[in-house]
Amino acid sequence: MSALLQVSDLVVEYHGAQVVRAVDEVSLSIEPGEVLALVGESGCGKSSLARAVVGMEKPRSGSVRYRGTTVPLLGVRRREKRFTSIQMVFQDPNSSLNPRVKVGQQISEGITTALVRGEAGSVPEEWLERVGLPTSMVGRYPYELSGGQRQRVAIARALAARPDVLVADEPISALDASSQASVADMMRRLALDAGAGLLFISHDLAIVRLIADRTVVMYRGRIVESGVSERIWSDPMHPYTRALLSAIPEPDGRGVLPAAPAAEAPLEWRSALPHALDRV
Ligand SMILES: Nc1ncnc2c1ncn2[C@@H]1O[C@H](COP(=O)(O)OP(=O)(O)OP(=O)(O)O)[C@@H](O)[C@H]1O
Repeated sequence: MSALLQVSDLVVEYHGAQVVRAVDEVSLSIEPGEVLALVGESGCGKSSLARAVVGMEKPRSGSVRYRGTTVPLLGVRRREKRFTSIQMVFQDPNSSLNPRVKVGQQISEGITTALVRGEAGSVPEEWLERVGLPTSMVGRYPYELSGGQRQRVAIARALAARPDVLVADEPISALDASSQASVADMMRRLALDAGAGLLFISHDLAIVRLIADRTVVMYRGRIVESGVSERIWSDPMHPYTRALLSAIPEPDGRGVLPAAPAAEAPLEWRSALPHALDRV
């Protein structure tokens, strides 16, 4: 049986003055009801991979298959109408929402998408409640909301479409720190209740640990480590993973791992550490 989502030997390149290989022969899979986290520092290729997964970026080579079928390459608007089984939440909620359309109507578009695919419908107010927003927001425009509220609406809209796969690219960065963990957990619960797979992209390893079944660690376009999240947390094998983990502060100000890995890491990984520290 084929996986819900199968990425095989994926290569994404940008051809400008120089060729940038953003994703370098990456393979991963997601099963129904699974949360897979993709972590790595800024610029390692997470968003390029996400865009290729939803068909917004043409791979140089390799493949992305949804239930065994190649994901079509479509622009954002066409994809919203023609390929709705995979939904995406962007880091910037303004990329997901139409500024000229009221919140309730945008969530209704997601609900209609679900109905067209024969999935159960609901009302926008119900989705607003699920993402922790007052139902009175149905009549508001996105510009009347805070950045965090807009992101919750974007999440509600994506989930209302009842996707089989939800790709969330840094979905909680726009939220205030106090609600990041609860919104991440809510996404996990809502996606899994629907039997969907969730690809959760984040640089926040503490939250990833809370919600992801498996974690993939990416560095300079390549996967350097992957496995069950708890194992990656307790027994990271790759120096880069150790560098990322050691940069997570504990409440008492110490790193999570008592022995900082920087000294034992090869030079290449040591040079990555300052960037890792920037991001966590
Ligand atoms: N449209 C583009 N044209 C040229 N280069 C690009 C383009 N988009 C991304 N890149 C380059 O590809 C590499 C990977 O970028 P990408 O945005 O995928 O990384 P990321 O891990 O998502 O970073 P961040 O966490 O900051 O969003 C970077 O070197 C980036 O500069």
